[in-house]
Amino acid sequence: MMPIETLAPAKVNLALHVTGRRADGYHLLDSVVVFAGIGDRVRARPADGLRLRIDGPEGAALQPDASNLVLRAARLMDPAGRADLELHKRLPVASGIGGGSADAAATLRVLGALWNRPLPPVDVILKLGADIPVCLAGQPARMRGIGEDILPLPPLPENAALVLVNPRVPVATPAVFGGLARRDNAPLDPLPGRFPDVRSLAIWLGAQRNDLQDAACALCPAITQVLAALQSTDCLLARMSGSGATCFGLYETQAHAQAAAVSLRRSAPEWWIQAAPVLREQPPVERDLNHR
Ligand SMILES: C[C@@](CO)(OP(=O)(O)O)[C@H](O)COP(=O)(O)OP(=O)(O)OC[C@H]1O[C@@H](n2ccc(N)nc2=O)[C@H](O)[C@@H]1O
Ligand SMILES: Nc1ncnc2c1ncn2[C@@H]1O[C@H](COP(=O)(O)OP(=O)(O)O)[C@@H](O)[C@H]1O
Repeated sequence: MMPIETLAPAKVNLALHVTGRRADGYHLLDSVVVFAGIGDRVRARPADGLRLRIDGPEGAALQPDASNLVLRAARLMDPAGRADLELHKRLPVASGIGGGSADAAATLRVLGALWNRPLPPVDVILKLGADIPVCLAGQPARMRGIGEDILPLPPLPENAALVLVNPRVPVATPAVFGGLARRDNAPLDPLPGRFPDVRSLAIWLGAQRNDLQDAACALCPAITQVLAALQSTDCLLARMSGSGATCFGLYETQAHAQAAAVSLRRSAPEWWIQAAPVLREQPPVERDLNHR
């Protein structure tokens, strides 16, 4: 049987407000989340046991053991389920673009297709990671609660493109939340009915924030350098995603983003730098016709 696979795209928090904290310590968020046209790939095929193989340029940072979110997602779906799973890892680990959450969501989607099973309920999925419900939705969304409340966004402009830059310093999400000076910030401003172009999106986003950015910069000063480097390009907005350290620049077209990525690579060859469009739809689950 042909393998089933899908893209596990990078998640980008274009804005991320921390609006409160629950009794269990988890923070209440109000975030604009989009997905970029770059990510890991998760592939599944039938087997007589459950196995995971990892390759790809960022694969060396991970072990294919029970701690891996791919195997945790598979076991969550069916503790006795059988499949050969492959993870092609391109997204840096622990970098604020939700690679592990994207992999878990992609695993649930491909195994749902392979095993012909419905997805587990959101309260169960949330236990794997607060970012997994939005990654399962896979389309531009407003995310609230600790990550369980997902609403569609007004239509985004067609051309919006990003450059993602990671200084190759992993940042631990709990440490960033722990370093917050305030946890009771205002929610996002009201959203307009539509964003007619990328500039209008950038203007609206410019009035929002990432409330984790200062705490992350204090833990990882390289983030400040990444933001300055992005700001020196012709981006409309530069900001950190999630708990960092990856930052994004927002550009009017993919051509602008690609040109900026080329010049950033020249000045900082040691950073992870990728230009990618903002995806407007969830990547499909595919039968891999070319795979042998
Ligand atoms: C901050 C965000 C924003 O999208 O992105 P990343 O930086 O991870 O990409 C997410 O909320 C991260 O989601 P995720 O990475 O799935 O987090 P989890 O594994 O559930 O939680 C890791 C730790 O982060 C803290 N945490 C996470 C989510 C949340 N709403 N409040 C929290 O306080 C908790 O300390 C928790 O133990
Ligand atoms: N398949 C996976 N990909 C990435 N990280 C994983 C995976 N499985 C487990 N992890 C663990 O999850 C943690 C968060 O990883 P990741 O989702 O990449 O970061 P972030 O949430 O900051 O974007 C890391 O510490 C990593 O060890």
